[in-house]
Amino acid sequence: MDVQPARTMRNLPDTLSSLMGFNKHLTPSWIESVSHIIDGLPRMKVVVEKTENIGDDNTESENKVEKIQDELVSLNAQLKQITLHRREALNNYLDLKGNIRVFCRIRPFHHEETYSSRNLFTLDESSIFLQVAETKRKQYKFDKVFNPLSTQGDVFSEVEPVIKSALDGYNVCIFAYGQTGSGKTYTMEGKPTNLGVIPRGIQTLFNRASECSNRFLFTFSMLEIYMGNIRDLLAPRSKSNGLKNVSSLSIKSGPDGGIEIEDLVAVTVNSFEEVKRLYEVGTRLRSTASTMANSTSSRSHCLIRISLTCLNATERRKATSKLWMIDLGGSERLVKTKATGKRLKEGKAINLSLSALGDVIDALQTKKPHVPYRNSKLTQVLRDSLGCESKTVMLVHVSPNEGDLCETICTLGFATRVRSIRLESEEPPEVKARKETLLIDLGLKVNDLEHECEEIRRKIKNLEESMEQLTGSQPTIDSNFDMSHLFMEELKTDASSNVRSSKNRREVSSRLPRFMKPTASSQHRIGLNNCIHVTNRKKPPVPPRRRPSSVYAESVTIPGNAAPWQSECSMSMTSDMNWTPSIRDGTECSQDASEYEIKQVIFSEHDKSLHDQVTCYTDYQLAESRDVKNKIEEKGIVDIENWLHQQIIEKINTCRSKLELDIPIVTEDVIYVSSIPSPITMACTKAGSQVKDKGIYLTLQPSTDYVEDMKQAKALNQFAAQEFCTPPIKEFYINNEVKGHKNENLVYHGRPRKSLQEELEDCMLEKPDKDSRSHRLQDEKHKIGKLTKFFQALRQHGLVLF
Ligand SMILES: Nc1ncnc2c1ncn2[C@@H]1O[C@H](COP(=O)(O)OP(=O)(O)OP(=O)(O)O)[C@@H](O)[C@H]1O
Repeated sequence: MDVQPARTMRNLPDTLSSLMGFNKHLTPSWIESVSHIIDGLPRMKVVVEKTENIGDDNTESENKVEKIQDELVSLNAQLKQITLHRREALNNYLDLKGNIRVFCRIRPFHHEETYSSRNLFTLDESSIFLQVAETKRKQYKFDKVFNPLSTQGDVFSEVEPVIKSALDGYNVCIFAYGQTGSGKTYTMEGKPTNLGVIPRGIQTLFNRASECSNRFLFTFSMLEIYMGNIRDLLAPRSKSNGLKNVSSLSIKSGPDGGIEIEDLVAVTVNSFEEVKRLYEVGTRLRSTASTMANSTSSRSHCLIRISLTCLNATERRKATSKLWMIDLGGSERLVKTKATGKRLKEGKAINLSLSALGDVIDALQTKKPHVPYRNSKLTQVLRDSLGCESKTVMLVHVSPNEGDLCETICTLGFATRVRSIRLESEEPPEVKARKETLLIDLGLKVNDLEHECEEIRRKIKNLEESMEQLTGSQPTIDSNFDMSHLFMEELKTDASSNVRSSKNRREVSSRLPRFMKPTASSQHRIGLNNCIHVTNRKKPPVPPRRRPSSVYAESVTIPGNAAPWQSECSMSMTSDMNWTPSIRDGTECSQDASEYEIKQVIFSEHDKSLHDQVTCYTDYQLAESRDVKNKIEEKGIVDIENWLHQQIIEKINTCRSKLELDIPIVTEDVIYVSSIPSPITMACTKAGSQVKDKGIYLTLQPSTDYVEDMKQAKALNQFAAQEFCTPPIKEFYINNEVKGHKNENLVYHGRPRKSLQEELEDCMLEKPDKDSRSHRLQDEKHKIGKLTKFFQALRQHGLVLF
């Protein structure tokens, strides 16, 4: 082979032919056309630069690089040290404030309620008075009271330090407690313009995680406890396995003493947007109903769990911590609500579990030897997150209305119970004053340390930028993105295999034909993954768990309007994200969401740029991906893309009758064409008597219309944009592996698993930084490697036959 790695490339055709030594196969016109294709590809520019006189520059820049590297090492060490101090200070601060903190929020009056009937008064930031009779007022003390004018920001600022401690390895529980209609969902979820604790908390987690030097793996789960049953709100469900057949998940103890919920879906998330999409789906599936007290009353406890696994922090308390954010079902006096039948049973179940929760917190507060976790599913689930090593915030909600006086008394009674031991009135004034001073000092210290950390991070960033300019070898935003995708690919592949190995999932597991799996371009188009140019040496992930379906989401026939599910499902939600009024007096559970809804949620954000969201990983972090793999294997985590895919497949199965899809059948002799609309009128023709021979030539003939389109379209770019089109391949060489891998060959009918465009993009030559002369020789080698790959891609796609 005529390869000279160190030689400067003059032009692509020469290089191609000399590289591969296939001159005899490559006619000049062919090479030229390939050159045009490559020129047309984005970012693909072969920059030929002279390589003279670079020795001096090299030495100078090498010295600078060394200096920067030294500084970076020292700054990173400092950052680590200060982070430790900050964590310690924050923990002391929270300890002093109490590991179980109880806040009270009074909601504003509704328009139908009259201010004159108010019975709650706030005196200071920590106590409220309840007018129980004309001349009798009762005082209740809290860690903090939020009056009706308090904002969502005010509430969050008190909760935020606790959420931050989840990043330090503490398990955290944040509850919203209160009677029906008192504002629990408002506090936890908020409104689109006025976000609540859950979205703010998640945003904080992602922001903090991106700022700190530790790498985190976040997973999101959402479940509800309805009448004592645990239901996964993210498990794909169809109407066929509807409401009645939903099995309750079981709880078991993990090897490390932690609590595991068997088969609970945990989806890896990388951004707030991803969590939002999952949350929207989960909220739609929650059990809600219209009650006398609230037209969209939550009939269950809704639990959101974020698991945070730290990949590289040895100084962290625990590798994995959990943040629970829980919108409890409304406590209600069943006499007042006049509930009967199912409503009565639901009310009883909610009240019983709330009472069990009160018992547990009381036992923890009073340090009783026995904590009655086993008395309800709620407390069993939270067993490892409610205790001395964890942080708990109870947000108690009350209504200011006189008509709700009895409920308010009950709620305040519960609140008093859960914070019984720490009533400030029981503390001597001097102890109280000392504590106050200490708290202020610790608060200031935490702030200072956080600022210091920020400053060091800023310095590190600047140095890294300088380094990048000097060496040109640091990943750019794009290449970072590529790497993160690689990283995610690994996760996905592992998650898939992990899921496949799981007991429950094995039952329904079956490999999908390749053409049913999301292609890189479909992922790109629907916004699941817009980095099709990524080097993808691995096979695409196999969507786990679901039985084969005949089509991938994009080709599903979706009902033209939402009427069927609206009338059929009467979904009533407290979520403002997708609010539909309840039209039936039934408790609506997860299983009614139609394929329309799911589709809407999943594809609602076509144009959002994942570039903004995906965490950038450095080489070092990539090296850690093995750790991640292990973590994922351990925990049975599902990647978001796989999860979405499961949802889609499941929903497709529910509307199968609407689909008329033929799966192309591959036989030894002939391939029949399906009725899926395709630019190909005839996929292949039998190649006469050669059929049974080892080599079979199959001719693909594009339709006339298609050929016309193709003339106008920009050659290969056209293919990237189409889901079910066939690449402009005139001939395929199919060997006798047809028999063994039928599904592999099916992909030739539609969009192949990887188009030529993608393969070529994998081999793209990146434009080197103008300043990076020192790396030119290395670049040359790199380019040659890329070109070799490019050639292999052509061969794989049948463009060269040898
Ligand atoms: N602090 C507040 N500011 C403005 N509006 C509020 C506030 N708190 C509650 N609301 C409004 O009161 C109504 C009932 O609140 P929400 O649905 O949050 O109650 P809930 O306690 O979650 O009820 P349920 O237990 O039945 O689900 C909603 O319309 C909500 O917008």
